[in-house]
Amino acid sequence: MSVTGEPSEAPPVLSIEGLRTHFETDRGNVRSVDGVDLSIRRGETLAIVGESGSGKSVTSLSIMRLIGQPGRIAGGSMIFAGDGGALDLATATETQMRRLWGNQIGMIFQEPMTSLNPVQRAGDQIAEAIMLHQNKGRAAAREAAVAMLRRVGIPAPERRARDYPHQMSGGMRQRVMIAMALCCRPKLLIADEPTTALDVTIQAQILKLMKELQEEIGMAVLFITHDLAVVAEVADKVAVMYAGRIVESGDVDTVFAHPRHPYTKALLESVPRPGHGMIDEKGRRRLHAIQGTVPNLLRLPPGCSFAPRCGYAIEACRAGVPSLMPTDSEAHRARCIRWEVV
Ligand SMILES: Nc1ncnc2c1ncn2[C@@H]1O[C@H](COP(=O)(O)OP(=O)(O)OP(=O)(O)O)[C@@H](O)[C@H]1O
Repeated sequence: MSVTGEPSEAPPVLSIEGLRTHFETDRGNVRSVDGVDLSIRRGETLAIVGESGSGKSVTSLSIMRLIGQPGRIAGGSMIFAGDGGALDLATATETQMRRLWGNQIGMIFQEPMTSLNPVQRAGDQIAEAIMLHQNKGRAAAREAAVAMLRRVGIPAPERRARDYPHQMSGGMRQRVMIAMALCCRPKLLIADEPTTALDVTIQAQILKLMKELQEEIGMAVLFITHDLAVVAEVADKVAVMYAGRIVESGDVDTVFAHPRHPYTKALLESVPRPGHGMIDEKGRRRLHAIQGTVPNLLRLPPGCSFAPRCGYAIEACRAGVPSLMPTDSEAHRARCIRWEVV
């Protein structure tokens, strides 16, 4: 259920259908995102998970329309239910996007310095965003910025507001970036590996803080990560990506308890857990790595992209790309013709 207890039939804040993002390179057309469908409702957290190169970041950059040359959105729609009505982000103009960035759509990244200005004091950066989007005067915006820094757990926020980002620790900078992303109470927050670079204690604090703020604001969150433990901690729903496509989606609890795609199953088995083959007979720690490697997007195998690495694959798997079909329920989907035996 969503954290705000919103009825599940509430219209999605973001609804993506058939998103395709391609990069035209010297070596050919790289289909980094190849027909992605997903939707997120108010108060809900959807995690996109997958190995490096599966297309997670390209999906989030496409939503924000930050795909640069030689990339382009080659197809699909991304309907955002914003304050000014529904807007298709796939075809929105730059002026329309500018009104959304940092206002109705907030973003946080793994590396805070990608969104913080190194030569501007932390408090001023937040105050400026508030002045720009919320029609507040300088003094009121400054006050709101300090309140936001306090809210994200920065000690002595009046003093820290005058610091430059480089004077802060990694965890503090991450908090400033969250304060910046949330100061305008966005409808949608896109968080791309926001805690990957932090140590586990700080990571836990930041995730808890994000959850509290989400409950307060009721925003929808798209969380990008390769870390299944983080998914279990923060997300209501999960979409597993492989080679530019979603291969499994559904409620986190259902998908993690009964994965129906062999790739999801293999990912879950690669996480060390007590009692799940973590320690071998000689008492050594053992990790199950998934056999084989992620396919080259320029030379995808015929049919199911995972078939060459899959212990369940049969001849029919190589005949055509399976659809993302319903499995045990309509909401739990897998792109696998053999889901019943997985
Ligand atoms: N500018 C580009 N030119 C060509 N190919 C690109 C470009 N940017 C991304 N790609 C390709 O798109 C694919 C998906 O990349 P993406 O960054 O979305 O993966 P990811 O799942 O986010 O991985 P990571 O966790 O490593 O960030 C990769 O194969 C990558 O090589």
